[in-house]
Amino acid sequence: MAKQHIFIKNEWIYASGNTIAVSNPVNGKEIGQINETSVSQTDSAVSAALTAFPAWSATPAPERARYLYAFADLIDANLEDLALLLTQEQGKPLLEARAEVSFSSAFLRHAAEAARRLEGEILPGDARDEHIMIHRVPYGVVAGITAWNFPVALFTRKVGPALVTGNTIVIKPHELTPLTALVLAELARKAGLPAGVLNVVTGAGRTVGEHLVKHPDVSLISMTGSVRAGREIYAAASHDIKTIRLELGGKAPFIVLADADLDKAVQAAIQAKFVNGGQVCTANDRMYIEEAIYDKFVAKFTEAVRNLRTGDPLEQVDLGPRASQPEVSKLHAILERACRSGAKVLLNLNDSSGPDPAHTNGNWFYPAVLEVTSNDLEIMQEETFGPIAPIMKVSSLTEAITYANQSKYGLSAYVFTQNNRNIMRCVAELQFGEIFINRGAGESVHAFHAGYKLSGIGGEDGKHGIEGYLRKKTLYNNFS
Ligand SMILES: NC(=O)C1=CN([C@@H]2O[C@H](COP(=O)(O)OP(=O)(O)OC[C@H]3O[C@@H](n4cnc5c(N)ncnc54)[C@H](O)[C@@H]3O)[C@@H](O)[C@H]2O)C=CC1
Ligand SMILES: O=C(O)[C@@H](O)[C@@H]1OC[C@H](O)[C@H]1O
Repeated sequence: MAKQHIFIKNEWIYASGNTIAVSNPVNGKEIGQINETSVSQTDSAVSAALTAFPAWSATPAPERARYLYAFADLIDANLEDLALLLTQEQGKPLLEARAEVSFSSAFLRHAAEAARRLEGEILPGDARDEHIMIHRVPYGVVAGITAWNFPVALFTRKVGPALVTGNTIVIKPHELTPLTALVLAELARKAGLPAGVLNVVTGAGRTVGEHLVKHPDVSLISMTGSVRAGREIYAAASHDIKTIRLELGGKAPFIVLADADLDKAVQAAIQAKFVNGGQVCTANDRMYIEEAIYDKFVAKFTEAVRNLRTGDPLEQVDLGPRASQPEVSKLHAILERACRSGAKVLLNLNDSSGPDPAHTNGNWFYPAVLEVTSNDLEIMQEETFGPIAPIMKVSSLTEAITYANQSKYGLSAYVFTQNNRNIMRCVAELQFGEIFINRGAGESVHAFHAGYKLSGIGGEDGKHGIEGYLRKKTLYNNFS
């Protein structure tokens, strides 16, 4: 697998567009290069997927599954190398990178297990001697577009369901974190996937990504990323009325009530805020703490944040660097605006920590804890996607739910309480697609990850995620 190549029809092709350097977020050092895929090369990738589609969709599902099991086995066999490369291109702690790689093969195995459950329906006709059959059939060519925060997991989260249902796919990884996607393509080739079933192109979203979305032979688009990109993709796909699935941003409320297990709530709040350095769409992005336990929670949480270690992700740290320098600038601006609009700084490790001399060129931003008194502040409304933790006091669950729902996002929410009535009220009243009760972040592959409002459309994971890669074909069979 040579540098600056893309993967089309199981072959490595030199991409002819501009070169994009891939840098290690720890120190800014170049670790690789990709080239932008040209328009004609993107067309070739889609053409390869289209050509492979008839044979692949006619392959019995259990046979398609066998390729996915083999792919998953190769990912597991190469876990350490993949995790190391993931840490080098994205910056997450190696321990988290290993977990992501393991999770990525779990996505493939879950999809493979669905091979025997791609069911249709037979209905009695209204006319004599007539049956109605509802078939579930693949779309054809899928465009998979992924974000930089979980480049390995998001790759297989889309490839698994797309392929087991008989679709073929062209994947475009984020231009910041493309290298792991290219390694995954090589592992898929070694797993024996037929040529053209999986193709990988590289380049930026508004060039390569947009051309892929608009390509007339792409029938389904599955993208994970920002609301900004999601809107652009939605618009680009509208011309041909394409089917799209968008996993976008979030602004998860983290509600802790007076009857909660306080230590468990603090531990989960830390985990859900700082895993992947806060660069998670389901991150705890605003905390609402009932007044009776507010001071205790704030003291425990702030002390725990003070003890977090930020540094070289190859060492025993809790946070690595930001994925890019623009993310660092964005977070400093968010913090400054929050303070100017009245947020009180309870802790800001950016004041006391300076980058380790060995990391002076890295993308460093350190955890900060804020106390806010208004739910209207930008820090309580806009996605942070970083280690800034705003906390607000609430008088009741009712007030917490009101504040939580005052959001243009609706992906994940967290609630800590030991009262069943409170839990059932949250299920009924919280306007979020995914609610975590008395636990931290982290989805299960067989559940369903879907956002309301600006957080997306369609959803992923579980049987409903598999269903998203199938459409129905209704047959009226009159045999009178
Ligand atoms: N809901 C979820 O599961 C997730 C949501 N996100 C959200 O994504 C954001 C950060 O991730 P980024 O990767 O920086 O987002 P991004 O939106 O910049 O990029 C996401 C992907 O879309 C592509 N893209 C961008 N503009 C495009 C266009 N006009 N046409 C076609 N493709 C385009 C990019 O090249 C990339 O591959 C955050 O807001 C985060 O919350 C990130 C991960 C998961
Ligand atoms: O996309 C996200 O940020 C989350 O859904 C994240 O992606 C893969 C991880 O396993 C999820 O927690």
